Amino acid sequence: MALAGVRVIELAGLAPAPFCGMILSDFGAKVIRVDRTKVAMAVDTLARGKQSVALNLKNPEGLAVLKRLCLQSDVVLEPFRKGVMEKLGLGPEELLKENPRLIYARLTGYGQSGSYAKAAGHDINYLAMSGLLSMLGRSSDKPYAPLNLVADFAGGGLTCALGIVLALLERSKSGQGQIIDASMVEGAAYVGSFMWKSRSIGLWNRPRGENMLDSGAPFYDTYRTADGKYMAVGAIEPQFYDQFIQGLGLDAADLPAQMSVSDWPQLKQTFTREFAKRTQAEWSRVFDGTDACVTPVLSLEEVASHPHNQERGSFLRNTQGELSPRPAPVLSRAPAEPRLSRDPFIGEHTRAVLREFGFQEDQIEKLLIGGAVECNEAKARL
Ligand SMILES: C[C@H](CCC[C@H](C)C(=O)SCCNC(=O)CCNC(=O)[C@H](O)C(C)(C)COP(=O)(O)OP(=O)(O)OC[C@H]1O[C@@H](n2cnc3c(N)ncnc32)[C@H](O)[C@@H]1OP(=O)(O)O)[C@H]1CC[C@H]2[C@@H]3[C@H](O)C[C@@H]4C[C@H](O)CC[C@]4(C)[C@H]3C[C@H](O)[C@]12C
Repeated sequence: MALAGVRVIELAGLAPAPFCGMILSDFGAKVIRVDRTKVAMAVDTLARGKQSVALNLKNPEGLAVLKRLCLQSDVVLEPFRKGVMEKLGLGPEELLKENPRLIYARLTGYGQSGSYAKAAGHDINYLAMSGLLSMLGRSSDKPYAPLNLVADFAGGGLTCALGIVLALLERSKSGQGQIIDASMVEGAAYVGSFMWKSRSIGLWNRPRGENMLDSGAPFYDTYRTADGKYMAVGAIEPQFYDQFIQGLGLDAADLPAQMSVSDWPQLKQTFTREFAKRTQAEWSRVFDGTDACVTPVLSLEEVASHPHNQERGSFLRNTQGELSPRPAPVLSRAPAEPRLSRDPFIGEHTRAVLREFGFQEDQIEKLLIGGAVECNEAKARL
């Protein structure tokens, strides 16, 4: 796998950093998640392939353990508010001084500088600050965040993983580590570059929800079918639009021109009426095998069994029977090999990891007794 041999210390966080860690793990890195002690249940549902060590960072011995793990690793991934790691004495200056090859990734909402740097926030706040949220939503409705996909995951976890891979690549030439300042505001904005840069061609001249790609256009929207399901239409180019109109059983000569914006509301009504006449399965049979760019809106229960996804094996089931997307993209020689075993219990690998990092048995026992670390091997064996 592409990242085999890379050792990552991931400080447990909420959503973006766990996703970043899971990407690295899926592609072969050894990812050790540092959890708190005395926690009943992990909130990291993106823990595929990770190991868990439970350390009490408010205990000097626990802190020393973390420092040792970081100094013997390639990457540290931290999801805390600016200044937390420095307060613990584990800021990048300290660690890079002792391990100059270390890649120190800091995944935050607002970045390491600026007046918001220390403020709490979540995806919706970062999305708002990126400018993108103002663009999202239906006509005459308030801005609407598409789950926490854009800032937390695309602009946060994924962008941070890119930064880490770039830094690893650069290190293979320079021998030097570096600090990654991954701000979800900036990551989200960057993911939105197309929106920014396509303003010059007038793609976003109209109010929210009234442009071609934000559900304003009748040929780029979803439609309800007779069985209460939906079809997605993305028939932008004229040759594909023609096939779409044909599939609906309409005659283009009876309709206004595709790009006549003032006629879009009327066209939407026509398409809405037509789609309501058949079920989703019936419409899928009409459009499958054409270039009309019309597809069923599949539920999470339906995606894995759709023939196309099934043929490619796009979703995988772990040993617990849970279904999830397989890692993307697919590399031809060194593809991801996601683990199918269950997620780790908190502290399941404390002892094994400490041994691997050179701690002696008597030292481990002392750390356990002193409450600096916690071990849950027994729970894992039940
Ligand atoms: C599913 C829900 C998640 C939703 C995601 C949401 C939409 C997001 O947008 S996530 C993105 C959040 N933002 C960031 O990550 C940006 C960077 N980080 C921050 O800005 C902050 O960390 C923060 C704002 C997110 C949190 O601030 P906080 O003040 O809490 O923390 P920090 O200032 O960073 O400091 C951390 C302190 O902790 C100390 N620490 C760290 N590790 C250790 C350790 N090992 N030992 C000791 N101490 C440690 C560190 O030293 C700092 O200390 P100081 O302050 O003294 O410096 C989920 C959201 C909530 C979940 C639910 C909830 O948890 C309750 C239940 C729990 C149960 O177990 C499971 C069910 C829950 C209902 C649970 C369910 C879901 O998981 C959630 C709903």
